[in-house]
Amino acid sequence: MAAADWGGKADHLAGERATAQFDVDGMKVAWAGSRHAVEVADRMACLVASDPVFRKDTRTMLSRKELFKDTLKKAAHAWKRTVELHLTEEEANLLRLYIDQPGYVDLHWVMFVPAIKGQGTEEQQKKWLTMAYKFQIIGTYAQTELGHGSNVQGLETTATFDPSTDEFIMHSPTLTSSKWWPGGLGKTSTHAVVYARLITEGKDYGIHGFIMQLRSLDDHSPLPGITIGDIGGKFGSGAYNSMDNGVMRLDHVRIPRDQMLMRLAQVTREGKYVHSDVPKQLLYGTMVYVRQTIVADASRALSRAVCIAVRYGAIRKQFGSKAGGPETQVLNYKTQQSRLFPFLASAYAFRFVGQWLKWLYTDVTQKLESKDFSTLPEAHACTAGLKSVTTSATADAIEECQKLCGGHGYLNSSGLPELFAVNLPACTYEGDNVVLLLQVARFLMKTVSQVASGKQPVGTTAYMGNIQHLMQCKSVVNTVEDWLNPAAIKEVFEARALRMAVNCAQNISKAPSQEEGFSELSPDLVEAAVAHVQLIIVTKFIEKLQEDILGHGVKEQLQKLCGIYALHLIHKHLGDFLSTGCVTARQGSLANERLGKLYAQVRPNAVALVDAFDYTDHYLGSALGRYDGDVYSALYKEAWKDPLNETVVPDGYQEHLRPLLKQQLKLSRL
Ligand SMILES: CCC/C=C/C(=O)SCCNC(=O)CCNC(=O)[C@H](O)C(C)(C)COP(=O)([O-])OP(=O)([O-])OC[C@H]1O[C@@H](n2cnc3c(N)ncnc32)[C@H](O)[C@@H]1OP(=O)([O-])[O-]
Ligand SMILES: Cc1cc2nc3c(=O)[nH]c(=O)nc-3n(C[C@H](O)[C@H](O)[C@H](O)COP(=O)(O)OP(=O)(O)OC[C@H]3O[C@@H](n4cnc5c(N)ncnc54)[C@H](O)[C@@H]3O)c2cc1C
Repeated sequence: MAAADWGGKADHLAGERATAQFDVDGMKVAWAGSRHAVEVADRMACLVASDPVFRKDTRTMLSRKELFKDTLKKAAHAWKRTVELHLTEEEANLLRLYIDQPGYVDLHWVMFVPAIKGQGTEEQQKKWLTMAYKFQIIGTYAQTELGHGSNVQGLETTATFDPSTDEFIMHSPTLTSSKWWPGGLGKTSTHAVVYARLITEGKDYGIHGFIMQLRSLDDHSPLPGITIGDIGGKFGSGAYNSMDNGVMRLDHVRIPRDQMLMRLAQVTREGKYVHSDVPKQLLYGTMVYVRQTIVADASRALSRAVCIAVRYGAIRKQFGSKAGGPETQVLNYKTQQSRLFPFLASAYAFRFVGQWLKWLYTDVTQKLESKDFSTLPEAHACTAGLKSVTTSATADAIEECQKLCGGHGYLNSSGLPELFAVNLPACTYEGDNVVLLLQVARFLMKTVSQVASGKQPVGTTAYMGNIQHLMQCKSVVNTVEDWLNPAAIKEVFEARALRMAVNCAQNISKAPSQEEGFSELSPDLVEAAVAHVQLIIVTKFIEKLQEDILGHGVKEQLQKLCGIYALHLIHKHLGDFLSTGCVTARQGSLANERLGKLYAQVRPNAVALVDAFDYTDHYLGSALGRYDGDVYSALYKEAWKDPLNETVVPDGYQEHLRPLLKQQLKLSRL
């Protein structure tokens, strides 16, 4: 029977939508940031969904080669449409996002171009960006090596200045110095910003960025002295395998001196090294920029998983039928709600903190342009910390959403396995999450010591200045309703973060040296960093609620979600809150009681709350998460697309199945 025989055009989720107590359009605006953002996103999502070239429903069934070629095709088509339709930068970025297939263009726009913008002189920008903006060259960001990724200062590739020819000699001295991982490097990029140790006048000046041409612009073959290829298949079907992450070895490749990115430091014609009067950490500027964008990616990925699990949970029924009556929607089970609704709340929380982080980044960039570097450490700590906490939580949540969808969640057609596989590496790329949390911890330890010497901290650590109160305060919560008070919530998060940081600082001071103490206490420091970052997320959610939020019932729903986000963290990390004396066991159980009530209040709004993400069925790419809820027809239809179903009798029957069956049959007749 054909799937269409079962599926109609009916909205199987209409009943769910009818119970919503708020204006979904208003929530779309709150989620997207503005009415304009909703409108542009809608237009670009529809453009992608209606174009057959951007089809992705059979992507997980393609071989690696087919998938790669499909990615090249999509990228070229996207560029063609961008030019034909004169898309703005905002529109073109959204177009790329909704195509939803990692590829070389991501590295080109998100890392190569920003690296040149941030580290190139005006002259270099003019030369290289002009070509990059027109796709006359394709660039990547080649930093990580086979032997070192996290420890950037440990990279081994060398760039030795030769004054006799006014060139740098780029070289990979060891196997472990091979560049390894850069996206688009394997098969596509014609150019790269390559990070290497600058050596001039016999002295090693550490890591700097250099623009290198890698492949011929005529026939795409690697230039002499460059060995280059793909590093091999990665986790999951489809997923990140569309990206040609690459390996590259350099054998004394010469490039002109003016291809060193010279905004932060220069090498003169004579070979003198000159450093500008800017902090050398600006070399890491591209990573700060990208980490900030990854927070927005995390909220998007999480919201997609939640959208799938909520809609499916409203359709899927198990148990509970009495005398032939309907079974229970699995979304009505309290266990399902307590697992799923914190993710729904987290998706909104990450979205809002991502919007704030974008503002922070813009603000810091403007300050840097006027040579004010004072907010750089805070920008580094916030981007590193938020990137870590949001990507780890998102990867865990997508995996859990797969379980929340039962067996069908494990099918590629649910969209969840691919979503997990694509987002899991975000915990590692742009800085391993633990390594980055240790950077946050280092910033916190510095701030604690500044507070001890009487300095008033600012920005996201301003709360630490309230040390007298926060070190000894007791939560005012006495009833379940008291946990509705944002000030009470914020205070316990502040007290927990500060007390954990101060405990670490005190314990470090007992160690023989600061370094030994930091290393010994690093697991505690990571937890203190997480507490600080969670405080930022909670605070930014609370601040969002103080804005003008339009639309009937929208603010009320967001207040509930904010409560769920904060209280589920108290429940999950109760050990921290108890051991630091920020809440009592009774207050902890009141928080849990409040949480249960909030779940019940969110339940009738759950489907509408995921509708507000405004995702097309194309972008969601899930038989379980379809807008119309026609899950079973979709699953049935998707199954028949599998290459195994191309023939009724499978390939291999004649060689392997038939002889086996025949032989066994013969034996049984003996
Ligand atoms: C889209 C997908 C594609 C993926 C692409 C990639 O993955 S690309 C590859 C992505 N790869 C990675 O992400 C690699 C991850 N690794 C790293 O980023 C660095 O190696 C490190 C930060 C771990 C250590 O850095 P280090 O060896 O220099 O040692 P240190 O700890 O002693 O720090 C010295 C000082 O610098 C400060 N500072 C540090 N970073 C920043 C910053 N961004 N901004 C501002 N400041 C920063 C730090 O606070 C400290 O300040 P203080 O206290 O002296 O005032
Ligand atoms: C899909 C993907 C795409 C990528 N794209 C690019 C790209 O385009 N360009 C590019 O240059 N790179 C890219 N990378 C590389 C990426 O940036 C690195 O993998 C990342 O920075 C982590 O470094 P590593 O692999 O060396 O991990 P390692 O540092 O070797 O980590 C291994 C383990 O050691 C732990 N560890 C390491 N140092 C410490 C420490 N000081 N204290 C405590 N624990 C520690 C980590 O937590 C981790 O558990 C990509 C990686 C992936 C997976």
